[in-house]
Amino acid sequence: MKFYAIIVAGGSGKRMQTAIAKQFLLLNNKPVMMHTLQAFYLSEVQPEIIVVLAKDDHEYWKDLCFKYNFDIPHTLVEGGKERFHSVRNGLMTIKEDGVVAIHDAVRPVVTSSLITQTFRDALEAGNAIPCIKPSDSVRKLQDDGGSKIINRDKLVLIQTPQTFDLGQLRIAYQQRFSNKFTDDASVVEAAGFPINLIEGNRNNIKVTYPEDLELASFLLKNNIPG
Ligand SMILES: Nc1ccn([C@@H]2O[C@H](COP(=O)(O)OP(=O)(O)OP(=O)(O)O)[C@@H](O)[C@H]2O)c(=O)n1
Ligand SMILES: C[C@](O)(CO)[C@H](O)COP(=O)(O)O
Repeated sequence: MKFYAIIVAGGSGKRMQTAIAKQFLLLNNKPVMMHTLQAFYLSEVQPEIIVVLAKDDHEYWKDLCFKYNFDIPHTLVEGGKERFHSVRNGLMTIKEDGVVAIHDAVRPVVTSSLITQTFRDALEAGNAIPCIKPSDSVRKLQDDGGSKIINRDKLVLIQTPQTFDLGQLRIAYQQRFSNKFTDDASVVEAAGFPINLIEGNRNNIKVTYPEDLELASFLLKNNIPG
């Protein structure tokens, strides 16, 4: 059985509002996405790693790898307009059957044990999608400007790595892009496959806003698993 990881890093990080895209920002002395690749490289599964990056960033990333002596083997693939297109570009480079994890480059605190668990569960059930329960109350905004409470017991927050049997993911990614596709599970679900939720990790944060970088730094420095 072959194992792959597609690390998507083709975004520009608008919400972070930094001159350099967030996947390249320094996190405890090395770029964010180097932590992410390292977690996959060190995982029990040791997947073949495919990194998706905007074409204009390829040379910059190669320079960073040289500067930080970063030698984890990976294949570089060109990013797309939306995350969906970046994943699809990565997927198109895989020719064999097997299992593939799709992971946001900007979730650098992910643990090797969560990675391994998603592969194990996807092997059994076709896919494995990590999630956590919300700890805040949740309200839905109404068209009239008001809001209504939602039963949070019926909600989960979805993370990556989202891991799939390659046959299933290939069928799903033949669909045309829809704005409803916010992650890979939504693409696979739209293709008619059932989604297998598994327990994620509260510290597996997505670096989205400036304060997230500080939290990721604290978690990594103190060896708190994500
Ligand atoms: N066209 C895109 C857009 C996003 N991503 C990747 O998908 C992950 C999750 O996306 P997000 O956090 O939204 O990143 P950005 O799109 O960069 O951020 P923003 O929405 O704030 O611009 C990131 O690792 C990002 O690099 C990608 O590979 N290709
Ligand atoms: C894929 C994802 O990280 C799952 O939670 C999330 O949907 C990405 O959303 P974004 O708006 O592209 O950051």
